[in-house]
Amino acid sequence: MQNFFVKSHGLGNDYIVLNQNEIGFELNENAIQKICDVHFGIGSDGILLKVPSFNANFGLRILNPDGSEAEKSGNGLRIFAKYLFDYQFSKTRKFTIETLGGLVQAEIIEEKNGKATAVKVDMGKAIFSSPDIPVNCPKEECIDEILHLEYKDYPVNCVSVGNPHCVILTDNLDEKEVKTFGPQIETDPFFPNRINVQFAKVISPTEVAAMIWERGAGWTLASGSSACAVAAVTIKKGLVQRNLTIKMPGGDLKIEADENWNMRMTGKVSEIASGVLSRELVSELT
Ligand SMILES: N[C@@H](CCC[C@H](N)C(=O)O)C(=O)O
Repeated sequence: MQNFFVKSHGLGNDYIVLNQNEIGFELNENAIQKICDVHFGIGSDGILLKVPSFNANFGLRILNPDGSEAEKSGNGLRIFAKYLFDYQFSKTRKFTIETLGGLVQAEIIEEKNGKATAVKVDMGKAIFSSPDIPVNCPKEECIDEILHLEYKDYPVNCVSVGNPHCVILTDNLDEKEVKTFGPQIETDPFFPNRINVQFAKVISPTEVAAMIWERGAGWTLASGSSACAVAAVTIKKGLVQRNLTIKMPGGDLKIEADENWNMRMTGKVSEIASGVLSRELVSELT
């Protein structure tokens, strides 16, 4: 169906799924910004575009609401896997998805009336090497390095799980602090491709609470790749076990990391709505 969309969320992190074969307009920066705008479009934390892949069962492009493109998204991958299963693009529960940030394996682990309700994703490896994240850090790994902002310094821990992340450990999670300093950290020249920012508080050896400022999206209720990043950093620092729960304002994600830093994420996913973009909206996009 022309211009068919599905809107879903993973723990309140919401995405609109579109199929490149079904859209009758160019999904450029202006179109992405408008569709993701809650007043002028549908409103979402980003767009997931189904594209062909030669290397995996399916291909996925992940577009942030500011029009930029992300390499990976954990909630986005679970939402996309649900879409592929629910709308019968995949007849099997296990399949591979190619993203800009690498190839992942997804598995539908719970379903109700033929609709996926929980998905497990093998997210790939956590990478700590500074040039690969990338971060302009003089050390090979950017762990406990001081980031100097205009009015504040933060010890930061950087990691890539396909997309770049900066984890700040704190004893006091404060939404106002995340919203004030998140945008400054995201765009600091220390991070050549900008960065996703997490403030994280270790609660116990199996639980970490986190608040997130996403690159290209801002404050979100949850983020799957951020949860993997928080897990990777807190495991590396010996603060938690390799199997843990990351608690975010929108809900919890289970994360596992093996000895080689392969990250696995498991969590819920729900559809909100489906429909067709109106002719009026599409005419404003082109
Ligand atoms: N919400 C996502 C992350 C989306 C991409 C991010 N904004 C970026 O630019 O890297 C998740 O669940 O991982």
